Amino acid sequence: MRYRRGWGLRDCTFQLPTGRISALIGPNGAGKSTLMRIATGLLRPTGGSIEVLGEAPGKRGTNRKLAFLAQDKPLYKGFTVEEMLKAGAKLNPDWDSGYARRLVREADVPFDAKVGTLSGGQRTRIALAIALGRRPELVMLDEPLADLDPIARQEVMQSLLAEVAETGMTVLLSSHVIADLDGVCDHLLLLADGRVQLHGDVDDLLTQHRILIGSRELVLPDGVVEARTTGRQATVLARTTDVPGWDNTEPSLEELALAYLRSTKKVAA
Ligand SMILES: Nc1ncnc2c1ncn2[C@@H]1O[C@H](COP(=O)(O)OP(=O)(O)OP(=O)(O)O)[C@@H](O)[C@H]1O
Repeated sequence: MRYRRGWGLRDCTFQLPTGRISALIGPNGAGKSTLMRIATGLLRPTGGSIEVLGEAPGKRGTNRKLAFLAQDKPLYKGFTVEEMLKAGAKLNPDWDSGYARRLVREADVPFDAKVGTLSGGQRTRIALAIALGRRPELVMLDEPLADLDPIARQEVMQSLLAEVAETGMTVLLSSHVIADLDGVCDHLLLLADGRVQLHGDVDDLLTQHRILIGSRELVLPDGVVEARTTGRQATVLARTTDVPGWDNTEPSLEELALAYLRSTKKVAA
């Protein structure tokens, strides 16, 4: 995707598994929203191709099996929550009213409240209820956690997890709060500067990397992503199996993602 100002996405090849939760991580301007807008058909790529649920997006309008929650969560501010749910039911033949109402109740948002009077976090929960009420096969969420307090973040992630386990729904979720994705996302797509930097099953990626701690005199192994030194000690994140002479540990998702994000920032600088 080339914008007038420059590249939004390039050399970007990947495949996401169905029935799983994939995390889309990347610094500001990495191309996450661009990718989601292309996948929904809102934006037509200037080159290359993409297939979503077996179809090229945008050919016959937005795919009915796909729900997209954009970063700015467009909702009708003058509508009450009840009216938003009614609109959801009218516009979507596969609407699951019981489920959408349960999500609103779980969020503790009054049905008679005007959407314009809700807090950012409450609006997010309503937008999620409307997106999930359509019972989509694929849901794409662009930073859904940004306005939520820590408890609400946990609740939303747990309900997504339950939904995936129950229905086999596929989720693509972008977030800057990587710690919240740990234990929830089983697949990772890390973008920086419009390119794919890291991609794969989280468990595989974690077992393929090590945090190495040792003397700064030691020879660095192949596959170094990031190396830092403090005093006489070196801390290295590398794509490798155990390296003799170093203290080896498997990274957490957050440690892995942050090392890649920091390393791409240095290259770009
Ligand atoms: N409509 C547009 N016209 C021109 N350039 C754009 C447009 N939309 C995005 N870009 C540029 O494309 C790049 C990727 O932007 P994008 O919004 O996809 O990033 P992002 O990863 O979603 O960022 P953030 O985390 O800040 O939301 C950025 O350099 C951005 O300035």
